[in-house]
Amino acid sequence: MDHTIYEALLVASNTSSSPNSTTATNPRLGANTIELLLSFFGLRYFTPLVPYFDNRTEWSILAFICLGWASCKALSEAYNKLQGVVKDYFVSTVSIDDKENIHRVVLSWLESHPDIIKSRNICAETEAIAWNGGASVARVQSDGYLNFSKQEFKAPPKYYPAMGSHRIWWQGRLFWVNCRETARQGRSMKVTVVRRSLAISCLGWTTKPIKDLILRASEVYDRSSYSKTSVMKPNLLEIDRGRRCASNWMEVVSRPIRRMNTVVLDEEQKIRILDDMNEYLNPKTALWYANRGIPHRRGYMLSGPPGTGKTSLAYALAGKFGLDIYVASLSDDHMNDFILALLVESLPKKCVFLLEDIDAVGITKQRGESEQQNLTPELGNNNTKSESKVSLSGLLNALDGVSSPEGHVLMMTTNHINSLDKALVRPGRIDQIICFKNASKKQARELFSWMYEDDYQASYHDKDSSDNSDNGTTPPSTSTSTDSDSDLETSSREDGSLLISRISSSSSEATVFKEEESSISTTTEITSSASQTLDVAVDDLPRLAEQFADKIPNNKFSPAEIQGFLLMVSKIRSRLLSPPSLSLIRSVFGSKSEIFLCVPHTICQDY
Ligand SMILES: Nc1ncnc2c1ncn2[C@@H]1O[C@H](COP(=O)(O)OP(=O)(O)OP(=O)(O)O)[C@@H](O)[C@H]1O
Repeated sequence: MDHTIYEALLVASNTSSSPNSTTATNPRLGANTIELLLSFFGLRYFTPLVPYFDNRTEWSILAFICLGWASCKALSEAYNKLQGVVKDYFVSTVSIDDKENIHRVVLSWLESHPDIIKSRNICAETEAIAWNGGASVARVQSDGYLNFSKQEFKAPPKYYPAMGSHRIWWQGRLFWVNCRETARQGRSMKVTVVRRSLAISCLGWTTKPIKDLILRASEVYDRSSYSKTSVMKPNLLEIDRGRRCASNWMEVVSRPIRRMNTVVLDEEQKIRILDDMNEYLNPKTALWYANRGIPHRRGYMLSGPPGTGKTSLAYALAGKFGLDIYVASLSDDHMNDFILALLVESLPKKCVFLLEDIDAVGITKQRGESEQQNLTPELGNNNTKSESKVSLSGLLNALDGVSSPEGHVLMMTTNHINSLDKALVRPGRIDQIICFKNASKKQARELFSWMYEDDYQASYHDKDSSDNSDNGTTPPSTSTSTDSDSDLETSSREDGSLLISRISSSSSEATVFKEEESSISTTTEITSSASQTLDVAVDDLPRLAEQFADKIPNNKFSPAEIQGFLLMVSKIRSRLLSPPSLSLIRSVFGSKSEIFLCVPHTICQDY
């Protein structure tokens, strides 16, 4: 086009410099002008017709251009109209907003669809979480230590469809998947809310094929995530020249379910909360609440000293009821009343919403006190981190205001329940307070037992017990999890006790590139220490646990401290002897456990 314009200008300048020249005497003038105008109007395809207009009058040239432009407009209008008609009458569409859980489900199904894999317009994402399906990739160095340098580049990336339109074939039918992103200005004008959505279309007068596709995606997702708990965190996006916003939630990890028996807590308390949640989550309960005009909400306050299992219980309960867990912290730098309300509003119907350490921020003040300063919706300013930008009234409104959703389970954790405002813990907001204490002897025994149970024996027992005690809340076992019975080998030991060991495990195997002296790596496989069978007869464990618990003073150490100690001992055990001997464990627990607990950080030096 530049060339054409240049030529036209040249001709025009020549023309103007010779006053005697006319269009008739310079036939290229008309042609060049037409070319210029055609380019200007985006009608370059008509330039081959230009010679036809040589020696014609400017009027006919102008008429031609107008005609061309009008016909193009008409064609494009007709095309749009036709497209609209086809869309309205012959195409069915289902749109899915990223607010909905199904968005994640369909997106994850699309990720593995062959047409998306082959697509020329996809996004890549690094996935380097060891338990998240992929094996961790490490090097064994010449001195025997593992090296995870640049493991994210070795782990295969995850691909998902990029923004725009994609075509996929499924069950002999063509579908169009349109990934869209819309941004809207938030109420505070400092926040831009980004929404992503999927629109799936297909030819036909019914959405049934699309519904079938979504159902299929759900089945696949259910099978792959049945034994996992998705952990969701606020999605903080850096957009709009450095301003941040929380538009939604994003899955940060899908981790193996934490089993209830791995949280040592008073059995009665455990059963009370399990029964209460089971009743609350029952669909009939929701109807009962609705009929009486009572908001269908349930709140639990988990209170106790640090390291006593509050967060662990929340995760275990989420796993038990097959719910995803949405974790937010009020002390987050970018959290304020508006963002909190936005996050709560976009919670799905059934989930666990965990607000951690609510006493750790300025929310403990009585209502009215210093609220004014908390109300400032400024983002990214330099306020001290410990001072929350969420006000108490903002928190209360978000939790049970008129627009707050219902059906989810709210859990809040605190180390200092007495310092909380009464309004926050009043019945209706908090329905049960679960108090955690430091470990009793009984809890120390339980901790010991599950810590030294072989991993797979534990999952075997848990599977048994969950099958018996799930009250029908657990879906039928369609799981493809690695806990499958076929992976377990049960054998009788010579002394008559039972030894259960794992014979293979894809999930716990780490692919290791052995670093040779020549720096050339060769691939070998190691089994992680977690899957090594402890050389302790199952029958011996209760007795050892009893001995261990005898050494632990009641309510002195938190379960976290005891767990830390036991982990230290495991480390020493695996370093000193291979395989670990029963006598070593006996000698460690029999003589030094109390000393170790008092000075846990010196354990390694002792050995
Ligand atoms: N009651 C318990 N049963 C089993 N493990 C526990 C228990 N309490 C603590 N632990 C272990 O200690 C660690 C810390 O536990 P957790 O985060 O649940 O404690 P917390 O009470 O939430 O602590 P904080 O108040 O500091 O957040 C975890 O690894 C967990 O496995």
